[in-house]
This record gives sequence, structure tokens and C-alpha cells, in this order.
Amino acid sequence: TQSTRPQRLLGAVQKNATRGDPRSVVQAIDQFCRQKEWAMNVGDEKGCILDSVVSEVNPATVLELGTYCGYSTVRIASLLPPHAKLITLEFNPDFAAIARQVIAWAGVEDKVHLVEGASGDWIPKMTEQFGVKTFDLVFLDHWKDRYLPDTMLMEECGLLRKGSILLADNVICPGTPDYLEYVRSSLRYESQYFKSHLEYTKVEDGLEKSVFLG
Ligand SMILES: O=C(NCCNC(=O)c1cc(-c2ccc(F)cc2)cc(O)c1O)c1cc(O)ncn1
Ligand SMILES: [Mg+2]
Repeated sequence: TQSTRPQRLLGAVQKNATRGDPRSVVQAIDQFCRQKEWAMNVGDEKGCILDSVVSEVNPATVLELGTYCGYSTVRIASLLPPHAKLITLEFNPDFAAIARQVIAWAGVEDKVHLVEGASGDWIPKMTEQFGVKTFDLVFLDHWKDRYLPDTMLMEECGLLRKGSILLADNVICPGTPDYLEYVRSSLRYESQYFKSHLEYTKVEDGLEKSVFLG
């Protein structure tokens, strides 16, 4: 039977990356996506912006919406202080199965809790299931039409505090117009656009960083 693209991406990690070395896992995926097959990881260019935001925030609690193969999960986890927790939500069980193996190969599984299911179902359960009061950083990279409803849900559930940072991928391509309008016009957010490119291409894309003002 035919392998899937995530399975081939995992194969490239196991072949070319060093176990326990997160940076070599990131490099192996970027090489695979540049030389073999495009895949919807945040990529190396936007990944550097992600790294700088994670380093600046130095978060104790991180929520990632949309794990896919775990590329950004590994990037973020490799920058977290000890005892920090990264919860990552993935709806697609096939993606989740690959991501678990990529995360394990990188050796960051102790910092990561991968949850399979729909963000809308799990966001209201964050506190009771994982003991998280608020998130210092949220990375939005899942279905583009879920960015706005899930942000409103996080507000309603009290998961954002004064100073919480939302970092959203793909605000230009594929685009998240309703989310962008919301965070840029709301008096409860201070937003900043980081212009970049769609992973592994010359197409414009970017990350939107929004600070929740409480
Ligand atoms: O979360 C799920 N998909 C990934 C969301 N992410 C994206 O869709 C995404 C797409 C693109 C993209 C950009 C240009 C293009 F031509 C095609 C795709 C880039 C990105 O950087 C993304 O992040 C999902 C799926 C499914 O079938 N079931 C449960 N969950
Ligand atoms: Mg993305």
C-alpha cells in the first residue's frame, strides 16, 4: 500500500536526523520539504520568527493548535525552560500518530502533551484536564476558519491573561481574514504583522503576533 506524505516525512527524519537532537530533526524536515515534497510545516523562514517570539516570551505554558507532523512542536519545545509545558492539539489521528514519533525522535516528549481531538471540544477542558490556568503563548496553525472562534472560546474560558501572546500562522496564505480583522480592530489586543513567505515558497505569507491586554 502507498505511504502517505507524513509517513515519508517521518522516514526522512529517522534516516537523516540524530535521535535526541531537535535541531537536526527540524533541519531534516526542512531539507525533505525543499528537496523532495512540500508539506505544510511552518518552515524555516517563519520558524525563525516563531523561535524569536518563543525566546522573548520564555513561556511556562504553551498551547499549539494544529500539530500536523510536529515540526513547530519540536521547534517550540527545544526552546522551553525546564518544567515548561507545551500542549498541542491535533484533530487528524494520522497526523497525530506521525507527530508522536517525530516528537519522540527529537527527544522532547517530556515537555509535550499531544492531545487528539477537536480544538473546540478540548479548549473548555484545558483547566480540569491539564491543570492549566492561563497560557503564556498560543500558536495558531490549525484550520484557518477555527482561529477566530477558538480565540473567542479561549477568552470566554479565561485561558488568556493580561500579556498572553497569540502567534498565528498563515494569516495571508491560506489566509484568516476574520481573525485578522478581529485582533487588529479589538481594543483588547495589540497586534503586529511579521511579513514572511509561505513555507518553502516565494509566495507572501506572515505571522500575526497579538498581545491580549486583559
Ligand atoms: O489541521 C488540519 N490541517 C492543517 C491546518 N493547516 C493548514 O491547513 C495549512 C495549509 C497551508 C497551505 C498553504 C497553501 C496551499 F496551497 C495549501 C496549504 C499552509 C499552512 O502553513 C497550514 O498550516 C486538519 C486537516 C484535516 O484533514 N483534519 C484535521 N485537521
Ligand atoms: Mg501553517
